[in-house]
Amino acid sequence: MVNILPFFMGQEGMSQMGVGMAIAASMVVLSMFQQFLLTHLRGYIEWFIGKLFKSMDPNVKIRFTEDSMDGSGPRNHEAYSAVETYLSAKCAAQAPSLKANSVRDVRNPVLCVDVGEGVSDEFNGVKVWWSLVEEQGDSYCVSRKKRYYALKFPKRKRDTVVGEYLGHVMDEGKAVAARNRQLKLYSNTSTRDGDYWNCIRDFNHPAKFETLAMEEERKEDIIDDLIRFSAGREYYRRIGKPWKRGYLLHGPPGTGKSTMIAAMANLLSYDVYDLELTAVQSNADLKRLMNRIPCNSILVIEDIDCSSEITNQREKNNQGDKGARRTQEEVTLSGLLNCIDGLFSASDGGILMVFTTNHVELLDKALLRTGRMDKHIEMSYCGFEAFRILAKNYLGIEEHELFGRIEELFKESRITPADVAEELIARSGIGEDRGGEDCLNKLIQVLEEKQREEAEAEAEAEAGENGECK
Ligand SMILES: Nc1ncnc2c1ncn2[C@@H]1O[C@H](COP(=O)(O)OP(=O)(O)OP(=O)(O)O)[C@@H](O)[C@H]1O
Ligand SMILES: [Mg+2]
Repeated sequence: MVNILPFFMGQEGMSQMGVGMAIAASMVVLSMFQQFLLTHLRGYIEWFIGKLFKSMDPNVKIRFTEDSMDGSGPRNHEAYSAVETYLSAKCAAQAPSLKANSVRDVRNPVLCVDVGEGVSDEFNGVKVWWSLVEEQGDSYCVSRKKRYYALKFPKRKRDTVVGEYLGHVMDEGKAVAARNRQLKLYSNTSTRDGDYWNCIRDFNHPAKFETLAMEEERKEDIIDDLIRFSAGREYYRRIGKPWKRGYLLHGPPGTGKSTMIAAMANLLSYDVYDLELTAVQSNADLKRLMNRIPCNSILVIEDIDCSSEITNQREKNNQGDKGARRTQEEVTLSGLLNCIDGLFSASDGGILMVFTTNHVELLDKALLRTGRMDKHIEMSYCGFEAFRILAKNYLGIEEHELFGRIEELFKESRITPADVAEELIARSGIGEDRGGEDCLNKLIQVLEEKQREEAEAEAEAEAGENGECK
């Protein structure tokens, strides 16, 4: 291509234009350099100043981010949740502004510190400070805000905080979450494709050990045993046994066996797996069901003496009772025993098995032995101590002049806690409230009547025996 510019501008114009272009070019280069310095050098200077300040700061900060966008995976969220739950127990009394989060499968809303707010905590004499911080998302996702809990503590206490306090926060947070969890009730369902667990509903039974009518000493013993079991992860691991424990509750109807199971579930915050043995189609199905019970659960088999014909099956088989022999397709006692023995739980929670019966004498010895049924609890007729608990629950009465007479009557007559409760509740209902004293008088009448009936029955039996002798 021919250059025609010198023809129009002449040589002088050309040299002036060259100078101008050089100045313009150098200005562009200069401004680019300035830009470069501003962006890179400034960032570096800011980073350097930040570092300098940080090294002079006497505190250390640790972040617990809400999601795992930083690549640390789901465990990071677990830590964030544990911190949130731990703080929810701490902050209600402290933080001036709270937010209530409704969380799935959690009974009560979780109270958390609000963004920008903070709470202090103390552990082994070390004071730490927690705050919830919200930041704008990164350049890829500006609309998404990042949240994190910031923990600030003195640098010189790093060992205590990192070595002990953080573990305490995680454990306590998880324990609070477990306690707050909405419990569920499951039952087994049988289909053409096999048996499976079905979530029937939320488990909201109000029973508690405090309101269970039973001698205080026995109650304490059971609570102790349950708590030791639920906290026994290390123990079971050390002794090399699967983390499971079997309870047998036996006694007449209406003595509180089912009520105690509900109290156990509430105490431990365990879900309830209510196994209806008669609905299970085969040993294989039973095994499948048992293997699907997650840890931190109670497996319940109520009225085991009525649950198919497995009750005393071994003995019957030994005696050659053909009627007791089962076909391969049905649940057998040995099938059940194998399932109990093979029930292994995960390492982060135990499985409690609770069997109930009205007729312990009918049960096969193999089922009752330790390792399968570790603890046998007799639920019996109402004694005076148990009555006092019911009177307190139902009537709010702890002492009364009629208690002396009632105590005497309890020594001589057999009445279930369910029957006593019925007497007390029927008269303390709204609308027909006749006062506690009327209830106690009515109970005395019922007990006297029972005593008379029992005396008559005894006399009749005696007369019968004498007649036979003659
Ligand atoms: N020990 C108890 N403490 C408090 N309440 C009790 C007790 N026993 C029975 N009750 C009351 O009686 C009702 C029936 O009790 P529950 O169903 O627990 O008896 P059960 O022993 O399981 O009877 P069954 O053998 O017929 O299944 C309960 O709803 C509860 O109100
Ligand atoms: Mg029951």
